[in-house]
Amino acid sequence: MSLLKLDNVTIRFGGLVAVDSVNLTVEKGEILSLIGPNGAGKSTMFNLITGIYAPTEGTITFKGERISGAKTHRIAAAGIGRTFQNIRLFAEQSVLDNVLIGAHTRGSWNLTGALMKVAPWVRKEEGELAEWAIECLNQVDLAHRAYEMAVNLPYGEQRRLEIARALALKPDLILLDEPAAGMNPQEKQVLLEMVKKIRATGVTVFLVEHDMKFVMGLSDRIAVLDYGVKIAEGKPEEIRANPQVIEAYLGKGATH
Ligand SMILES: Nc1ncnc2c1ncn2[C@@H]1O[C@H](COP(=O)(O)OP(=O)(O)OP(=O)(O)O)[C@@H](O)[C@H]1O
Repeated sequence: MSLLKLDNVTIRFGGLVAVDSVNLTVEKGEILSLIGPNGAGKSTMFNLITGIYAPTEGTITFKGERISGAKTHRIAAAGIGRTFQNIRLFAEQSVLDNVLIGAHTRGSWNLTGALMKVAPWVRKEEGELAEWAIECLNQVDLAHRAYEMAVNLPYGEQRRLEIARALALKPDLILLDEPAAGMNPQEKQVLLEMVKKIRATGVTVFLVEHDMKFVMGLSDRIAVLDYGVKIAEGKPEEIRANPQVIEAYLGKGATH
């Protein structure tokens, strides 16, 4: 069974079909990238998966259960974490608190009892939560920054902090929206290794990214969107050589 499955997923905004009858699976343990030109529908796809939008047509299932149409916090609680295209940190809070906020988002859900069966760990005491937050920071090599204010971190570290916060939810699947955007080549290389390490801990990774060197160096598989339509799917070398992908995207100034 695929970890995540999109069946014929469509969303329309008025007359615009932003995502058009997309079938796609994310398999447990893989790193899958979604690429395509600006406005192709990539972020919209993430917004559909995380419940910000409900599809106009089609269904999304996660671990065999339908999640399309469910509320965002339910989907997060089910095990899908994400980061956003634009950094969304609490700038004046400490690095550690930013991660704890992620953990608490899920923890507070526990109060309703709804999470008890999926995440018994949220019953831990505060101290244990802080320990877990430090562990998440360790995964992105930021534990030494735990007590600094988020705003004082360099850009590349802020992006990594967002990943740590998403990891605090103990997700099975993490969605990273343009994680390498704005990073210098050295920061990108560090990030690439970190994403590989995160996958090695058992977290499945689905990312949107424009940097083709990053995508080609990291992905097990790549899916390509163009005008909301999935035009290709395959291994990096297949995608790189696909004439339709070159025509729609790679030949038009994508970084590769
Ligand atoms: N809430 C909305 N209302 C109306 N149109 C929207 C909405 N959200 C997205 N769109 C439109 O859907 C299309 C897909 O946008 P989306 O942001 O998903 O593209 P993208 O592939 O992520 O682009 P980029 O690479 O620039 O981030 C665009 O034409 C966008 O204007």
